[in-house]
Amino acid sequence: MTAGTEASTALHDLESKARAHGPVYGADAQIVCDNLVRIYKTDGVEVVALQGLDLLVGKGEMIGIVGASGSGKSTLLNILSGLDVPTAGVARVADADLLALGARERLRFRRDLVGFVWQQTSRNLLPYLTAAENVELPMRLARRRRSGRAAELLDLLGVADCAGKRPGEMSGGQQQRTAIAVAVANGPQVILADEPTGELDSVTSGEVFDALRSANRELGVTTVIVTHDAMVAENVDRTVAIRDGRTASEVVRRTALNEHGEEIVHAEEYAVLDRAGRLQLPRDFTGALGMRDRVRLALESDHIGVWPDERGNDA
Ligand SMILES: Nc1ncnc2c1ncn2[C@@H]1O[C@H](COP(=O)(O)OP(=O)(O)OP(=O)(O)O)[C@@H](O)[C@H]1O
Repeated sequence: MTAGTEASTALHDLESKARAHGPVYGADAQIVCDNLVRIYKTDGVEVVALQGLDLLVGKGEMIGIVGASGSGKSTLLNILSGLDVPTAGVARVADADLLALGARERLRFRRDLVGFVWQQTSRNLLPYLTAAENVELPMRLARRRRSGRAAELLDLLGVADCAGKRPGEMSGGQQQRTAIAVAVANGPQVILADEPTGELDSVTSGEVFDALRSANRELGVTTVIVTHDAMVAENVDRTVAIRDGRTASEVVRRTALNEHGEEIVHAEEYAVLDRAGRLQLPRDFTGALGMRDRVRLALESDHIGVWPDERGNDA
């Protein structure tokens, strides 16, 4: 056997072993971030904005991403939208590998597969076009104009009466709902919204969240909303909290019917266990029990016990 065939046999064995470990991480997910790292270098100083972030978003899911200022939310959204490239890890959106896209594929990804809604209404809509013309524009650019689609989308998002108005003649909420219609005009698989209610009062914010929900349910588009707005938790299936460039916890909402047939909502908080087995405990939990530096663990039949390290803390 030559050195070349030996090497290829070894590679073949490794590949078979890897396959035997089961399906690829997030094989069915619409958005996959696996150990995502983004390091910015400015004037010789490195800032680690994302430090091994893991996130899976299922097809058709609607999630909120929350976190303190500087936690890495915008960095993540810029990567998912194809504007920025991560330093390391895996980022896949609608089957596009965002670390490997060439310039032309990146353009196609941004035009066909993802839609965007930004906080600043001026970034979403052209001021000299009417709402209907704004919605038609991405379809024209992609040579995919369908008569009646702009009106249908504006109707779905509750702004049919704005079709002939320019952004300056609409309220902030109407502009954002029109922006959602623009974002879904070319039938993307994913919508990414960055602080879409940042400039709106709470009633208007509710209307914009409802419009995002309509697009998500009626068009089946996977929706990710990055926000500071605490109201987001009531409007999405799952809220993911980012802390220090990593996913830290999740709140999952489930609706069920009670004995009177009324809808009741359960919200449960989960900590994210990453693939290396790391877990970030909520600060208010560790603070309440005075846990720091290290904790004592014990494996029970159905849970893991975590106790303050009494001796360590007394020392
Ligand atoms: N272009 C850049 N160059 C250098 N550092 C950056 C750059 N962009 C972001 N950072 C740094 O990366 C970290 C994460 O920033 P990011 O903007 O993603 O946070 P964020 O959660 O979106 O914050 P905010 O809610 O204030 O928008 C911060 O420490 C920030 O200073």
